[in-house]
Amino acid sequence: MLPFLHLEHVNVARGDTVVLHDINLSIQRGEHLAILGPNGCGKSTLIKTMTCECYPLVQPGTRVSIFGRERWDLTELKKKLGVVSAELPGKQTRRTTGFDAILSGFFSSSTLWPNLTITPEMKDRANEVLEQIDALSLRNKEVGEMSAGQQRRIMIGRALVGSADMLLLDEPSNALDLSAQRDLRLLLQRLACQGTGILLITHLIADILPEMNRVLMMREGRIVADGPKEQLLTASRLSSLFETEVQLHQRDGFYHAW
Ligand SMILES: Nc1ncnc2c1ncn2[C@@H]1O[C@H](COP(=O)(O)OP(=O)(O)OP(=O)(O)O)[C@@H](O)[C@H]1O
Repeated sequence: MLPFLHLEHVNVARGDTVVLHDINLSIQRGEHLAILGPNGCGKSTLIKTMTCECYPLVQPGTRVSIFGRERWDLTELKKKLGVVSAELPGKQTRRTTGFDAILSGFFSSSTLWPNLTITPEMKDRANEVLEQIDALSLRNKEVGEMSAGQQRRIMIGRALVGSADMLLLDEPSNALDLSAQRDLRLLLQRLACQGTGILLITHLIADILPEMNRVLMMREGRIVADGPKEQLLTASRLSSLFETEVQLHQRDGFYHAW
């Protein structure tokens, strides 16, 4: 597999504080992996480093390579990376229809601004994505009038429309009810099986798909474990990561923690 990401000795600051310390990480294109760790340990900052929203401190030995390149035009990079979080890209997104919100993914914009040129090919692709994510019924509905689960589905479509090589999902099941969580899992599972790489940050262990065979654990800005899910997803590992007693149960390839 070709590399998606290669980080060597990466330190990242937010404000005046260094929040990621000596990160060494390689991820292949098409890989499926989950990142776990307590609140504030640096998971989102790590994703923002991958999307070049946060920059590593310039230090000897530091190396960042994304899709084999050390320098990127941000607009170009955003087309290759589909980022989905629990928040909408901007407040204008709420007044945008499902179809236009998906189209806006071509421009990494929060809505379809009037100056943007939409080609017939883009519309064809957006229709294809609407179908792929089972969201044809949301085509003409404004995002602000959708449920959280429907919004998340459209945001995944928006992330996929530019034929992203990797989906980066930051707590995508936040605020979703049980049925919407299940729908999201099924959608992600389908995408994973179709070959889309998925990197998932989550606090919900049940979000970790059977297709994800690699788990990364973070604490206080460091990667403290990186390896096969079967080895790392254990009650004792999770108890020590979250400093609380965790029980773990496995069923049909999914894990459930409480
Ligand atoms: N915009 C910001 N300005 C300054 N510090 C920030 C900013 N965003 C995050 N931080 C700090 O960076 C550290 C890592 O935060 P980050 O959001 O990456 O953690 P996280 O693991 O994603 O947390 P959570 O699980 O709560 O979402 C935290 O100490 C946080 O307070």
